[in-house]
Amino acid sequence: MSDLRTLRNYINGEFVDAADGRTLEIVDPTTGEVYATSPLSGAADVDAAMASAAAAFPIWRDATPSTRQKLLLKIADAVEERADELVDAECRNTGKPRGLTRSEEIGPMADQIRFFAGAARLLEGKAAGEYMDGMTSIVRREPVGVCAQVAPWNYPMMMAVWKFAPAIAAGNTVVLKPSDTTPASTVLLAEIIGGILKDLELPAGIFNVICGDRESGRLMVEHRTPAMASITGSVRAGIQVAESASKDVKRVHLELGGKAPVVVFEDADIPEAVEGISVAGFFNAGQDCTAATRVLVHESIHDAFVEALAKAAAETKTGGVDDEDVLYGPLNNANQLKQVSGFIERLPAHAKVESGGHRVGEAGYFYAPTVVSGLNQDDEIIQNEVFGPVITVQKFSDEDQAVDYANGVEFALASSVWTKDHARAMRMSRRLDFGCVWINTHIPLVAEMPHGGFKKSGYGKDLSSYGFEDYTRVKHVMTAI
Ligand SMILES: NCCCC=O
Repeated sequence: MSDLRTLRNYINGEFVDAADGRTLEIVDPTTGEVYATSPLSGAADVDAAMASAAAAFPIWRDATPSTRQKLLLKIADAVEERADELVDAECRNTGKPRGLTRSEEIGPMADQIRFFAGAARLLEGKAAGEYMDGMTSIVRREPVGVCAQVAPWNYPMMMAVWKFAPAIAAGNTVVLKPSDTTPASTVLLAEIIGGILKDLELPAGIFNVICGDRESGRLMVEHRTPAMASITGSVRAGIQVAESASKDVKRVHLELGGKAPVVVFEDADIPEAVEGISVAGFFNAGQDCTAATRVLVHESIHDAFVEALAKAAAETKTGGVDDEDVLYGPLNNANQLKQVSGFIERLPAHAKVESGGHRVGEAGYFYAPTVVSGLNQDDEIIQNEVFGPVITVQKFSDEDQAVDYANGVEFALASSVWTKDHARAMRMSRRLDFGCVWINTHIPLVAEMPHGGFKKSGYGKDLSSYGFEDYTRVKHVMTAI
């Protein structure tokens, strides 16, 4: 008898297999071995989940902000209470270090849910008033409807929170699909949220989870029911979602790839910059759309900087979930290992691997912390997202060239500037064409501030009141007086 775990869809308060019984094998990235199966959802499963969310919508839409807040606050408390189980599921999903998963994800997740619980009671609009003689105008802010949401594999449970918390806070109902490689923690979140919905006697269909692959996601986005599709994923996936959603003009919310430039000026605190950049570049094996992946260093400090960064990389440890002092675990899947290795194998002759540049071990998908220098702006590894523990270094001669190199990619999610010159930092934050500019730091996020990009990094914001408003629609009501 097989001892594989069986994960199930969560539809209308019930755990169910795919209607046609199809399954996907779920692999532990630390070993490369299958440890669970999940449903491979098809049209019948998507129909059932959408029907559940649609039935719950009128009730949830009409619930008071206070009720929405109460639900979210209970979910946040439960995330903390059941942190051990969530961390176990997430580590099995991803192979991340257990301690860092708990410290860097559980606390922020609970905080982000509580932020949206508060936001539920603070919807904003223009003042009601007489903007035309004899007429009073008011603005209603309403939920959009059923939301089809697709989460990525790099932070499966935290990205699920970024999706469902603002949607539910605004009065929408949700059908959420985790990535095909990382469904375990989202299925556990469904159990947790389902239990709370039951306790509060709220409709089970407020929150539904569908497991499956790219095709399952396409069926969700193309389904006639959802009014909005939101996805965190690759540019390719985002374009596909936008194309599918365009057929019936659904609202789209896209958080796609990144290629964050990290501009280090000659007056920066170099040891601090090296430490901050190596952590922000290698954390989560660089599988982070904001990772500090593309360092631009002033030519006067370039060589010393590269040497120090290569030393920091050599001292950075990758390893298993419970290994000591490990910053990051494996790449998420075999395909990602192939992708990252491919970038290094195809490096041009003028590039130099200063540290790493190879797989670690034979089992699982571990990759060494890697630093590559000597690159040109049009090299493949500078222009494309690696999504692995690889930091590239280029040199620049002045501020204009730093801006040209930084902005000279198709992505525009996050960036950072390292300098002690306040005026320069302010100038750079104006000129950098990215959704976030950090100054003398890289990677921290807070619930109150928006996260989201420009250009091919997508549109719409996660977190913050901007993210919350993305899950609402504005209606003008005018009455003759
Ligand atoms: N650091 C969180 C970034 C979310 C997307 O990868």
